[in-house]
Amino acid sequence: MLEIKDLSKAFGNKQALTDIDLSVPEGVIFGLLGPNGAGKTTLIRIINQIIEADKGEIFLEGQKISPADIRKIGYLPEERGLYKKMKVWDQLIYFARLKGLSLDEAKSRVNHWMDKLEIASWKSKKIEDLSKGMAQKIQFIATIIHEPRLLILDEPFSGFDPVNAEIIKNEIIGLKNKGTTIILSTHRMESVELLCDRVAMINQSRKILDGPIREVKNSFKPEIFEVTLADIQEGLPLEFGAVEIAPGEWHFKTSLNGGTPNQLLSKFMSLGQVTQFDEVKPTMEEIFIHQVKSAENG
Ligand SMILES: Nc1ncnc2c1ncn2[C@@H]1O[C@H](COP(=O)(O)OP(=O)(O)OP(=O)(O)O)[C@@H](O)[C@H]1O
Repeated sequence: MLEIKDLSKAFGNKQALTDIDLSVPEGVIFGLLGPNGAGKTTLIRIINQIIEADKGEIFLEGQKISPADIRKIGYLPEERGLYKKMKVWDQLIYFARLKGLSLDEAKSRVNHWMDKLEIASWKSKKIEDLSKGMAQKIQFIATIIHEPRLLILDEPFSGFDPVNAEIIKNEIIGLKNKGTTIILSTHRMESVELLCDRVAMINQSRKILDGPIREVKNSFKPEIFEVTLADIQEGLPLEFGAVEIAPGEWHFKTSLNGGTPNQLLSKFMSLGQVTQFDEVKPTMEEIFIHQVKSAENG
């Protein structure tokens, strides 16, 4: 869907993006991750043709991106851009028309989305009279109203309470299921785990990680197992640092130490009843912190 080749951008002597290559397949939710100041917003702005790259190329659906492609893209910026004095209905119709919809189509889609997000009663409210979360819903509708093929969401959950965040999350999944390709830039790693098929991480202007989320997680497996043993006949070797969680039942973590999971399991089976034997998988949060710290330490 989107192909980014060798993209660089500097602001004065500050390098914001360096030699970025990215490939976003059609129909996925693609997590664009990275610490503050990494270069994510700069990349998103270049894709949206708000600013120009110094070097590199972008292809959308196989063609070099052009201003006409803006109608294929929906962009929810981190800093929201609604006209405060305008009424909700007028504003949504305005954005829909701007993206090329006929007036009838615009009215029908705005009605559809306002009903869907249960905000039909806000039509004649001014944006300045809405709460942050309420305005967020309007901005979300404005972003998706023209049914873009590519949706770029920068921190889409910020400002939402957990109930509304869940509603928006489900709408994002719904859009994906209809075939929309979505780039999701967020610092909320639990949302990344839940929603993303692929992730790329940028740090200090460079891409430092890229791939399907499952592969990324597998490649970071620390090979640690969480074990619970019951009915232990003899004392558990001290090496495990086990904690007794019930009489005769011990819980601990241990690493493979070069062996296989089966070897480890049979060792524990000889010591007592194995009631738990789970491989500890790293969370995206742990991977994020690990990657950023190891980049800092060179
Ligand atoms: N218009 C600009 N003028 C000068 N420097 C800029 C400009 N825009 C971004 N930068 C710099 O480029 C770098 C990348 O910024 P960018 O906003 O892309 O980061 P980000 O990954 O989106 O960060 P955050 O997670 O905090 O939103 C930063 O050092 C920033 O200060």
